[in-house]
Amino acid sequence: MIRGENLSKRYGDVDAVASTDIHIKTGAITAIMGGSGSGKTTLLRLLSGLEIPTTGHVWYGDEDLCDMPDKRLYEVRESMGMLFQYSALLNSLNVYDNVAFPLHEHTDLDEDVIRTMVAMKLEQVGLRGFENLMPSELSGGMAKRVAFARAMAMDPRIVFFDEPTSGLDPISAGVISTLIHDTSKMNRMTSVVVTHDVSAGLAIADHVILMWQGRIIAKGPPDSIRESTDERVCQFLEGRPDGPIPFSRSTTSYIDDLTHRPGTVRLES
Ligand SMILES: Nc1ncnc2c1ncn2[C@@H]1O[C@H](COP(=O)(O)OP(=O)(O)OP(=O)(O)O)[C@@H](O)[C@H]1O
Repeated sequence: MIRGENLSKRYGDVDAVASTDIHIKTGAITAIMGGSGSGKTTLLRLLSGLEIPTTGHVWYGDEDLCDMPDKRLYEVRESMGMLFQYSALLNSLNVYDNVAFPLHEHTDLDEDVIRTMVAMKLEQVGLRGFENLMPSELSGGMAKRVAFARAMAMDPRIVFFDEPTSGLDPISAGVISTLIHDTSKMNRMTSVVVTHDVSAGLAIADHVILMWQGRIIAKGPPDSIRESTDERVCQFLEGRPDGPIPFSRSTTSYIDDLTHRPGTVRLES
C-alpha cells in the first residue's frame, strides 16, 4: 500500500532518516521500533505525507505522495487516520466534538448520522456516555482512547499510531494495544505503529521494523526479530544499557566540551 524509496530526512546536520527503503503491507500491522531519536516518528511523518523527504519518494499505490497536487494530497490524507504521541485532542472541544471533528471537517453528513457514528466509535473504545467531558477531565488512558476513536472516525484504510501507549499504566496500554490489533484485523485496516513498547510491538505486529540512527537495522515477522543474533537488536529487545547502541548521541568529546576547546560546541556565557 505504501512504499518508501531511498527516503532521507535531514534536519541541520542530523540525518533523522537516512537512505531508507520500506514497504508497508496492505492489511498488516507494522510496528516501527527503536531507541529514542532513532528516527521512528520522522519515518512515520514521511510515510503519512506530513513531512517532505530530503531525498526519495513515498509511493501510495502508484502515486508519489511527495509530488502530488495539494488537492489530491488532501484527499489521500482523508483516507488516513492519525493518532499522535500526545493524543492532540482539541482542548476547547468536548469528547463528542473531538471525535466528530473529522466528520464535520470532511463530510456533509447530517448531525444525526454523525451522532450515530460518534456513538459507535465511542462504544468501540468503551467511552460511550463520556461525550460531554472536556479533555482536561480525562485520564491519559481515556484521552488516548478518545484520540483512537477520532482516528477511526472516517473509517480510514490506513492508520498511523505514534507511541499509542506511552505514559500509560500496563492495563491501559494493554487496552490500547488490543484495540489497535482487533480493530485492524476486524476492519482489514493497514496499521503502522511507532512504539517503544517492545512486548506490545512484538505481540500485535505482523511485521516489525527496527531502527537505529535513522536506518532500518532489522525487519521481519516478530519471531525473526526475537531470534535475531544482531547485537543491536538483542540490546534493544533486552533493554540493556551497555552494547553497540550508545546512551549518548553526542559527537564531540565530553572533556573538550567542558574545557571549551576549539572545534567543540561553545556554551552560552
Ligand atoms: N523538526 C525537527 N527539527 C530538528 N530536528 C528534528 C526534528 N524532528 C526530529 N529531529 C531530530 O531527528 C532525530 C530523530 O527524531 P525522531 O523524533 O524521528 O526520533 P524517534 O525515534 O521518534 O524518537 P523518540 O522515540 O524519542 O520520540 C532526532 O535526533 C531529533 O532530534
